Amino acid sequence: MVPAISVKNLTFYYGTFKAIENISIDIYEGQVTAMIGPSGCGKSTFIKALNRISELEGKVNVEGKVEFFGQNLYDPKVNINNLRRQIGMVFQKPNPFPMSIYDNVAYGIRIFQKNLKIELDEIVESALKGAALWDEVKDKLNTSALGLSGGQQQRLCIARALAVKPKVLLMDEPCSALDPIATMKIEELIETLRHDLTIAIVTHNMQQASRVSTYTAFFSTDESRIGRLIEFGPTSQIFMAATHPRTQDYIQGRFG
Ligand SMILES: Nc1ncnc2c1ncn2[C@@H]1O[C@H](COP(=O)(O)OP(=O)(O)OP(=O)(O)O)[C@@H](O)[C@H]1O
Repeated sequence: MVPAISVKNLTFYYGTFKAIENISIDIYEGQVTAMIGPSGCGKSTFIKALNRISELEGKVNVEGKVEFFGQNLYDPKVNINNLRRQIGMVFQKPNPFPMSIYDNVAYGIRIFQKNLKIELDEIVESALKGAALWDEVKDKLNTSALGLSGGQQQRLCIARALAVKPKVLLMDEPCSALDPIATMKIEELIETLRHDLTIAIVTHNMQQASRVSTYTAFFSTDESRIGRLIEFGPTSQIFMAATHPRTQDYIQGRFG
């Protein structure tokens, strides 16, 4: 299997605080990889290091390597905007821009690809279809995105990410602000998207991880508060036959 993202000995600091240490993992192309573990073990930190979005939060330091199809993401020559186009992200709380549904989806395309007037409509439609939202919004594309329900807003954010044709989609607890039905729709969407994309998803919900992912990484921390990767493998193995006792305890609800 080909790694879309290969992480080697990643250690990540916020200022001088070491949040995660020595993480090595391959995010395989065309797979859904779930990141699970107790609160504060560094799941979000890890996923945000994969498209360098954490740098927007302040001074961070990174040791080790993150390779995207062999290219070192932390090479000073990397074009960060181009990188974030290829490695898109959706967050815990849907964050549509205060503009129309259409303009939200077209936003990235207008930045990255100029002179696309004719094709823009097609790309917006295709992205909204890809995010399973088209039927619900096709008659109100020019109304504010803020008028959509939470679940619709989250699918709009997925459409916005899809519109610029990313190779990887990072999802940081994408359902934590959604009700069960909206959650189910996102899970169904992940199942569809995985045929075209590589997905890495942070989730607190064990059942969600077991339903949507093909690989699972279990992170944990100890009194040092430094997050570490405890175990990684096919989801069925992690859930049915984890080798590390801490993984077994967490999966079986004995801590965290
Ligand atoms: N911007 C930041 N500045 C400083 N410290 C941070 C920042 N973001 C996270 N941390 C710290 O890094 C550690 C890991 O946090 P992170 O949010 O990655 O964990 P998590 O496993 O995603 O937690 P949760 O499941 O609660 O969302 C925590 O100790 C947290 O306080």
